[in-house]
Amino acid sequence: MIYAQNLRHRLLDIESLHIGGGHTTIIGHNGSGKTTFLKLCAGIELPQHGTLTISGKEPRAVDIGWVGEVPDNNLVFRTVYDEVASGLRFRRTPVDDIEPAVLDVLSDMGILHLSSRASHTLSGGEKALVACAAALALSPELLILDETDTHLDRKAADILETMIHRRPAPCILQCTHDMDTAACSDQVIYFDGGHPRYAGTPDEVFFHLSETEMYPPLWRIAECI
Ligand SMILES: Nc1ncnc2c1ncn2[C@@H]1O[C@H](COP(=O)(O)OP(=O)(O)OP(=O)(O)O)[C@@H](O)[C@H]1O
Repeated sequence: MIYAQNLRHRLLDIESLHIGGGHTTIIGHNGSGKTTFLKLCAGIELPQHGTLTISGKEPRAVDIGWVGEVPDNNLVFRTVYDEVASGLRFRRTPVDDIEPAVLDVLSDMGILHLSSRASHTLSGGEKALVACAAALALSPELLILDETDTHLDRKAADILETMIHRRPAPCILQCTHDMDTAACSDQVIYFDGGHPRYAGTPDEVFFHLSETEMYPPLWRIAECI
């Protein structure tokens, strides 16, 4: 689905990388190029060299949902309801279908009680959940979550994880520092200094990282049982 070839952009140097559908999580130390890669996938930035296509198309020609790591930057509209409804309105969704769709996704995310709240009054984690709800309401072809879980407690992170699996965009690309979240995805890619050093199932990638701090705490506990 996502195919990068001879891609160079700032520190990124990717000879060839293929990411299939499903849920892919990018991990790596601070400054390893995770967000830079996601921005190229989202078409927010254009590569200095090489190509990156999504289902054979330029990223800007693809229906993409993006949720960034700074909660305040994700919300534009005055209320939570309007934030989630706005994308549906822009898409000219029939008026009668908008309210049920908005309430449905807010309910699934466990934030229906925030529906009429002014966006600026929300906590960081609540803003992150609202931004995810707004993106999921549009059923994008590619959903990109850039360290969205940074502000979420375990319960909210689990709700987001459940939603990702229940309302599957054909492709979900996420970067995180939470190794337990990474362990739940279909594919993990470990970035190191701008290179995708290891890619594969969580089993395959964590095997290489088992002696490092990138190894999920959940798996260490499982090994001790
Ligand atoms: N606009 C920019 N101009 C110059 N350098 C940049 C720019 N944006 C990012 N960088 C640099 O590129 C490198 C990779 O940044 P990036 O944000 O992709 O890392 P990251 O893996 O997402 O890190 P983190 O886990 O800290 O969020 C960093 O060294 C960063 O300082």
